[in-house]
Amino acid sequence: MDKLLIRGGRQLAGTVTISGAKNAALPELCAALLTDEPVTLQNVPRLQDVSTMLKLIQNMGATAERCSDVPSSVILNAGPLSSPEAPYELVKTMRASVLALGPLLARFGQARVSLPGGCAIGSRPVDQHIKGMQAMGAQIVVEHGYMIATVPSTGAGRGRLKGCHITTDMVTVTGTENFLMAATLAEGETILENAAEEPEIFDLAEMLIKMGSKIEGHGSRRIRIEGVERLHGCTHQVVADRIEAGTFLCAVAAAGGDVVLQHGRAEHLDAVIEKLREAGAVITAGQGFIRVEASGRLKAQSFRTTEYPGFPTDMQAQFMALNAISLGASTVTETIFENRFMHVNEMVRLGAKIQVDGKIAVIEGVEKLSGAVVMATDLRASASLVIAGLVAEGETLVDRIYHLDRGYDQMETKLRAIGADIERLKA
Ligand SMILES: CC(=O)N[C@H]1[C@@H](OP(=O)(O)OP(=O)(O)OC[C@H]2O[C@@H](n3ccc(=O)[nH]c3=O)[C@H](O)[C@@H]2O)O[C@H](CO)[C@@H](O)[C@@H]1O
Ligand SMILES: C=C(OP(=O)(O)O)C(=O)O
Repeated sequence: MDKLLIRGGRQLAGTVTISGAKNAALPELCAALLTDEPVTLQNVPRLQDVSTMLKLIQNMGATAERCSDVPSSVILNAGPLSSPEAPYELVKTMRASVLALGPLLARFGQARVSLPGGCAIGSRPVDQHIKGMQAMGAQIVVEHGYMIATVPSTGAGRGRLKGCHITTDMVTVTGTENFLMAATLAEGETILENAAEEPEIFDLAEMLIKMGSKIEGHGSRRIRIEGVERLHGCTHQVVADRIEAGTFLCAVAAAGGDVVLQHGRAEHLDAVIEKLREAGAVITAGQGFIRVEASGRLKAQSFRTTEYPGFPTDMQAQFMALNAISLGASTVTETIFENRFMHVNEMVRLGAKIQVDGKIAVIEGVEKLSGAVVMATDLRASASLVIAGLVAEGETLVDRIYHLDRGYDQMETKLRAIGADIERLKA
């Protein structure tokens, strides 16, 4: 297993180019299953999760390859599929595989998708996905760890989903994406109430519209979709990764320096940027860039995670690393996932003072952290330990960075380019 070795204490300066968003690229790769025409996705980040999704799609009999001359572009062609199935071996490493369910059911009237199982940050059930597809007319049984779904056919050919009203019990990001994709080819109108408003959903809807879908209201809590008979191919550019950008903002705020994030979309990071400004970082932004300047210890900030446009749970750990070395005490409340404080014990090993009581972590900022060996437990926990390592005195070794590689595009290369002393130790 690869590890990251960080020698802390360097300020960061220069320019970082933000990649396409993992959480937009994954549903958009699945959206290519909705058509038998070629789809080109541009600005696809180089991540383990993307490689897994490409394998999943290839495994169904579709072609899905990176362009040899433009490696950030992927061309997909999902003509007739040999098996509309997402097997456990691939699903177990990436929860987003559940996003195959909606497109497969909509286009082929059948799907066999492994249940994703639990995950380090919480139990993450998919009951809402199942209920929503059933409301659209799918019959779903869960057997041997698989969701086996079919749409009964009323005549010759595939069964077609039927538009309906779906109101989910909670706001669910991939749930909204699954229903959105399924509804594009359903018969009649679908209304999604309590829909997620994340920029990645807006981006997916824009791609689906390019493919011929009729969608209104994306980016709001109520989305209306008028189903069409078929969709066609398109070319679409994946939106910039707001969580990658937010991670670099926290890294600079913690380590100090002056960095420009090219392609960063400040309008997608309002809640995080507001907190960083209150902490004392100077943040300026314009069309396609965000600049962050920081020096000395910032002021600790309390926050609670909520759905977009609130403070993202995917930024909680990274901001906590900043709070750990800021002036004063803060509380961080995690409301989305029940077990997303696993970075705390590792930060404590670096000298942070943090106590957890249920959903709330209380952090007392310390003047300095000291390097140690720490273990990454999940994707954003890994990023938070990298940030802590950048400010800790001496050497920090972050183990199990395969979690980091799931969702960050060459993080250590980007950090090295702005002055961090960080290297990957190959297994
Ligand atoms: C690939 C992707 O885009 N992943 C993101 C997505 O995950 P994901 O879409 O899995 O997260 P959800 O928005 O669905 O989860 C929100 C909450 O609803 C619960 N829930 C969800 C569905 C369901 O059927 N039943 C249920 O109980 C979850 O356990 C969680 O407590 O949104 C999360 C919340 O912003 C982010 O942290 C993830 O990075
Ligand atoms: C939790 C995350 O991703 P996933 O839903 O793919 O596990 C994340 O991106 O922080």
